[in-house]
Amino acid sequence: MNIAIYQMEVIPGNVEANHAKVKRWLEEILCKEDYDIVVLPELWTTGYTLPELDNIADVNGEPTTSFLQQLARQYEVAIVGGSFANKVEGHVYNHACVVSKTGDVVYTYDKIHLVPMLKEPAYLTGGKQHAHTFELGGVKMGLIICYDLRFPELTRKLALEGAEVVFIVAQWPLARRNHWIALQTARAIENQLYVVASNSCGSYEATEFSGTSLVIDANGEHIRQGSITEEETITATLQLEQVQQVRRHVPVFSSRMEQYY
Ligand SMILES: O=C(O)CCC(=O)C(=O)O
Repeated sequence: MNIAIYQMEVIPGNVEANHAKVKRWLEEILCKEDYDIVVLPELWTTGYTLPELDNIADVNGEPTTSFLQQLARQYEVAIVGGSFANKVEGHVYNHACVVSKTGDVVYTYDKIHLVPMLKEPAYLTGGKQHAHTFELGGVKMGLIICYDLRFPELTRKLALEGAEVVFIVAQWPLARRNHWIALQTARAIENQLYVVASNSCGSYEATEFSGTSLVIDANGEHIRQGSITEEETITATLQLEQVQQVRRHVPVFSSRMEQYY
């Protein structure tokens, strides 16, 4: 399974310009190579322009859901569409959307854990639906958004449902880059699955983002890593048979003693 991550520098507050940027990126990478899945970062349509989101967020998933569906159909590629600000009944959510290569929406998720350090609770509403797995290419996968990474029970739930790949879409700050790397590595090792993480780069107001998009295999090896500051494409081939090999070798799932936790 071939994947490409867009470590994108988001244009703050300009949905149209970010749509155009993603379309251009997709055209550029797909004219050189085919990919099964492409991955975008968190809040890629607006960036972290929190006070403006009430005015510039999508409404009921549009126009971004249709935009992603159309791209997926046109280029026959599945899109883990990062997340975007989405207003539903007056509340703005940090909303993730995954579309298959036939343009079907296979998963949506609203970020559950809002970030106090970034004042997200003042501008966003936390998701209230249960996270669960979805399938692309017959493989079970999960998705979490940025701060969700700090709550290991969420990724463990997805792993217990059979996820072999977990996507992390983020705009993680440079100030805590060491946490970004360590926590993802731990999630991959403890759950014995691939972690595919798309982070943004650049900065917005006082916050610098940390880039360092990562692909980590089920043994915790960093097989690809983006730079800190550059907008770039990170590509990898996921050898999914490795997941079961690692699970057979160190059988943590059958060693769990849930009744004592
Ligand atoms: O947990 C962190 O340190 C950063 C989280 C974050 O930036 C986010 O969820 O957008």
